[in-house]
Amino acid sequence: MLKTPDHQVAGHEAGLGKLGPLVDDSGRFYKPLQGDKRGSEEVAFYESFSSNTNIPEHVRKFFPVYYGTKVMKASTGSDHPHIVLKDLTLGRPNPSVMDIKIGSRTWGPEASEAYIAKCLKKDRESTSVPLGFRISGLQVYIGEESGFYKPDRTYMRQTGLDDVSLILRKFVSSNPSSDTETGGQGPDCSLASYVYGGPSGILAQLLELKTWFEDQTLYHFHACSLLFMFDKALTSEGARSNAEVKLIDFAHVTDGNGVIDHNFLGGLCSLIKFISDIVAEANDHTGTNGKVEL
Ligand SMILES: O=P(O)(O)O[C@@H]1[C@@H](OP(=O)(O)O)[C@H](OP(=O)(O)O)[C@H](O)[C@H](OP(=O)(O)O)[C@H]1OP(=O)(O)O
Ligand SMILES: Nc1ncnc2c1ncn2[C@@H]1O[C@H](COP(=O)(O)OP(=O)(O)O)[C@@H](O)[C@H]1O
Repeated sequence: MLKTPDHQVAGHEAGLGKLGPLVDDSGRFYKPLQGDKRGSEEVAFYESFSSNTNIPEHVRKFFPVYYGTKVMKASTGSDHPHIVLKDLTLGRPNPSVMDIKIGSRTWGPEASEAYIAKCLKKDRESTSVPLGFRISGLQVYIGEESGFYKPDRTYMRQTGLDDVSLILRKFVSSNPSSDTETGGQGPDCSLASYVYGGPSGILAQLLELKTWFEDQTLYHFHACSLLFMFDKALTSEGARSNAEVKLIDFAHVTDGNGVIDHNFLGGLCSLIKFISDIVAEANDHTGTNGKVEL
């Protein structure tokens, strides 16, 4: 049965008469093609990427599995083409999820003046310009009783430079809603070593992705996001981290034309610095050396 996803944290959402993604019981995620050329460009990217023999196998794991397109009843009730992907939250009953839009510039070279003006405003008013990324949305699972900590869009849009480290810390804390400003202790970062650190944690995955971006000139990933996911209930002492990084949203990807995607790479490096600082701090507390073996 089709339904709206329980764990969407950003982007266009299904609403009254509004197109948004749907999921089914078999673990597929259906993203409606946007009416303008964004939809067809995202399909073109998935088609190109799926058949591109120059993509190393270890890089493919960072991209959602693509099953093609399908015309089906949309969230609005009428027939509409959808991109069919694997639901990335599958297998994680209570996923903590964070969407981070990478790049200080979020439009592609062919964008209209009006679209550039709209994006530039958002990039300037958010942390995209100064940091090369912005956190678009997140949810953190606290527990059975409290459910999820999920700040709304208005809160996310107002977050600035001073909030980035705090939000990245909330994502790996058992008390994400605790704020020092309101007299709380602040997020405890209790899962930082497990989720961000270690040989298979998010930092190691980001470094692996960075190695590819330092070399790849096939695509330019304008306005793409990194999706971080883990399930706290699946964590256990000494076990491999179940944290995962995926790239999503390819509506503005263009041909790299033999040029490094410095807009994405710059943002990725900047994000890596923030995450490394949190891992180092967590390791200081636990007495480990903070080094990530690759
Ligand atoms: O419509 P808005 O203002 O919510 O903007 C959308 C963005 O939301 P934001 O304002 O950054 O929270 C939205 O950003 P997120 O996916 O939420 O990070 C997208 O940038 C979306 O554009 P596209 O589907 O990638 O082409 C943006 O959609 P368009 O306005 O470009 O259709
Ligand atoms: N394959 C997927 N599986 C599960 N959730 C997804 C998947 N792709 C996207 N999402 C969720 O949907 C949100 C919006 O996706 P995105 O592709 O960025 O859409 P938009 O183009 O509307 O911004 C993401 O923040 C994430 O929460």
